[in-house]
Amino acid sequence: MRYISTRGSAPVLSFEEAMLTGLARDGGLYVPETIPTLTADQIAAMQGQSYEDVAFTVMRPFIGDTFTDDEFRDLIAKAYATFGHAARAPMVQLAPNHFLLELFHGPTLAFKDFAMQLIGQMFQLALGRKGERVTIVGATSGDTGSAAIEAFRGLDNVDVFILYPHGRVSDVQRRQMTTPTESNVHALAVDGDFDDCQARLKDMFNDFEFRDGVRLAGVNSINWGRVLAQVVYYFTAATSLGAPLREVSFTVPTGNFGDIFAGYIAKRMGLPIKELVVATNQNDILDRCLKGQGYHKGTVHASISPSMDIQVSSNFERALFDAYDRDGNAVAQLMSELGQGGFDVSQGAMQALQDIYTSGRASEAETTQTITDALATTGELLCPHSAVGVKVAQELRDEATPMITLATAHPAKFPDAVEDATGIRPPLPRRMADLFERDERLTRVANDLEALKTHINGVLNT
Ligand SMILES: Cc1ncc(COP(=O)(O)O)c(C=O)c1O
Ligand SMILES: N[C@@H](CCOP(=O)(O)O)C(=O)O
Repeated sequence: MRYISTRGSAPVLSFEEAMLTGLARDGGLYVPETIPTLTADQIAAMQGQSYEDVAFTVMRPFIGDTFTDDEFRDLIAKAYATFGHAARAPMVQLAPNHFLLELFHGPTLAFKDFAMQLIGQMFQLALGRKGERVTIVGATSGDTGSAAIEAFRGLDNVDVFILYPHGRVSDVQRRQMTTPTESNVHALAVDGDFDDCQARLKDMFNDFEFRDGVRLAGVNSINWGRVLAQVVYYFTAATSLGAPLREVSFTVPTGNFGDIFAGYIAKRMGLPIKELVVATNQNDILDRCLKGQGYHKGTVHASISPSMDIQVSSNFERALFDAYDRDGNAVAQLMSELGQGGFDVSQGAMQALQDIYTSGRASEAETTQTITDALATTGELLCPHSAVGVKVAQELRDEATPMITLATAHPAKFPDAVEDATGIRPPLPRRMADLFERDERLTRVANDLEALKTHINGVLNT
């Protein structure tokens, strides 16, 4: 399996190289050259299998010879042993034919753990046997950062720097990043929003002297391994409801487009998915674009679902690459226009996107009301991101097709929004009950490439 860049002019890489490289050297994102498919029999056989067995079947065709089968099974087993639910991704029913896929039973209580725990294992094995050390820099609106710090804390061959927007993540998210004591992890509070953090991260990748000097690696969904690990739960969820004999639909609370893109990959692999619904909060650039209004940046407004306060949705580039028939030059042109404020999507590409994705948005008031109503009608406490998904799914689903809405975070990560909606302040699980008593360690850094590089180099050289 070979990996190519969405901008068409970076070296073609193996899975291991793409995983350790992060952003392609032409500024694009790596994608598999071809998407492997599974037969209906292979998919049917997943019914009743463990999450780990399904994970092996789904991901194996993508990893080439990076790991042997035994190694890969072992990495998967270790990755999900940290989860607090035997099913790893259990489902509950919200209404007739409407299900909630709970993706928050990992160590940091968000769906990011599914990929990050596995990436941590894969990096450790790959780097250990090469005898190499890397510097991971990540950008986060709250959940990727905490999941990355949890997955890499204390590991010998990595230093981790996480850029988060100062004052724009929940207290729980911030403390998950700032309270670990291991000296290889560093939380950097950037004076800007998530888009600024992600832009500075990409600037670092595009600064080859810095990139090569620190041996930069990425664990955002820039990294194909992140997207790949998220494909698995689409299979476990759909097969538990009767796939491949029965079609299902998914609604995905969306920001950086990694999770919904994983759903698209599942569909391309042969999973019968009828609708893939992109659910956005009030920062609805993706909803507007998918409704044919072009992709034009405005102002990001802080919301009660802060992890989705994103305008420059990184993985949308991967969706555009396929919509433009894998024309890297066309994608490079669009991304250059995005740098100037935005772009319009050609008619053919728009049709291709609309054939795959539908979309909706939830306002702040609708999100709060959905949390209130879900508790009253189902007893389920939703985090605000999951509530955005449930609200949009309720509006757009057809009642004949099972709809699976992804619950992307635990309500206890966003206790203020949940308490406002329900009067209930969800407690943290016992293992992190003392989170608010731990000391915090963070550095405030300007939204400036040179300041960030100087800080990172300074830490690495002490
Ligand atoms: C809780 C939560 N829900 C939804 C999202 C959006 O996911 P994606 O960025 O993959 O679209 C995020 C951030 O990634 C998140 O942290
Ligand atoms: N919502 C994310 C934003 C980064 O997304 P990623 O999937 O590219 O890592 C977060 O919580 O940080």
